[in-house]
Amino acid sequence: MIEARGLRKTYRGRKVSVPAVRDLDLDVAEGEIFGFLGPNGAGKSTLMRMLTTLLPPDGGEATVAGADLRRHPRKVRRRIGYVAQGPATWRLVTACEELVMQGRLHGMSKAAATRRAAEVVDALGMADFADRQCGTYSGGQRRRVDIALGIVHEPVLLFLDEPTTGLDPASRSDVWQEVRRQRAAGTTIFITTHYLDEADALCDRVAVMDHGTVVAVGSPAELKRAVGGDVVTLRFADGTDAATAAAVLAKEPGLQPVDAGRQRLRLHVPDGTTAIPGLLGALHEAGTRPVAIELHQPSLDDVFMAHTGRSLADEEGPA
Ligand SMILES: Nc1ncnc2c1ncn2[C@@H]1O[C@H](COP(=O)(O)OP(=O)(O)OP(=O)(O)O)[C@@H](O)[C@H]1O
Repeated sequence: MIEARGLRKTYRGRKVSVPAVRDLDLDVAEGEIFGFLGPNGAGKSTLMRMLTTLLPPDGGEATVAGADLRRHPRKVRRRIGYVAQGPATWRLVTACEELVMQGRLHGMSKAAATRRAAEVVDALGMADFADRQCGTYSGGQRRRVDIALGIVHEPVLLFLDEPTTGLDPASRSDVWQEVRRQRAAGTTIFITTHYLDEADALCDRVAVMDHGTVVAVGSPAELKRAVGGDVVTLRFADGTDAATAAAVLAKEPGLQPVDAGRQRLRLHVPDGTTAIPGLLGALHEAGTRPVAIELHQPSLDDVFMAHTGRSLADEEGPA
């Protein structure tokens, strides 16, 4: 559904240039929910804006929904839906009016657009509020309207740019449900997110993006399996203790402290239950000890960390 080779984009300013997407290759199969996970500034929106024809790439090739991005951008536009980050609705019109207008923009007759708007309102469970002005909607309701606007013309491929950013948990799960429903109806979904749990729960495959490139791609389970072993997180009373522990444990054979965060140290170990006594022994000898220990299977954050040396959760706040 999407095939991209060597896509790149640099924003050139008078003083500095920002290489936002660098030689990126991508394959998205028909019918999957494909996620791009990465921190703020990783290049996710830039990539999406290129794939949706809104921003010309500096280089590279892509076929999107069966049409060549450079040679046939109009064909691409006809076949895709795009839901940008901010709300796309006017405050004073109703969702129904917006949907009819959107249908007409896609070339439908008034009667066809009205019919399709009613269909979409029904499919997305918007009947309770679709005749009210958009300015009165909750965040989740507004996001649902945004998605509705993206699917009025029945695209085969739907792009969603951070669709749940800023939503409360209930609204997020509404959006997830809607995304799954669209996929079940045959639409391929391309989604960007910086929420670890969203990528994990919603996406069939995830590309982990950092500094304009893909550092890992696979299903969430595959990516986590590839990290392997267990993750031990040690928490310390202060940053000095954490730094001492990092220095001590770095000398232990087979141990690699991967994240010497403020008061925390994370370690990848082949088997957590057998590794913990040895870790504690080494720390005790060095005169330091953790205030808490956690043992868990690798998460997508551990995947991100294994490839970048940083924690996405730390960069974005709790996800
Ligand atoms: N118009 C622009 N001019 C200059 N730099 C830009 C422009 N748009 C984006 N950038 C820079 O390009 C890089 C990638 O930005 P982009 O918006 O694609 O990231 P993102 O992964 O979508 O981030 P976020 O999660 O915050 O939306 C960032 O460093 C950003 O500051």
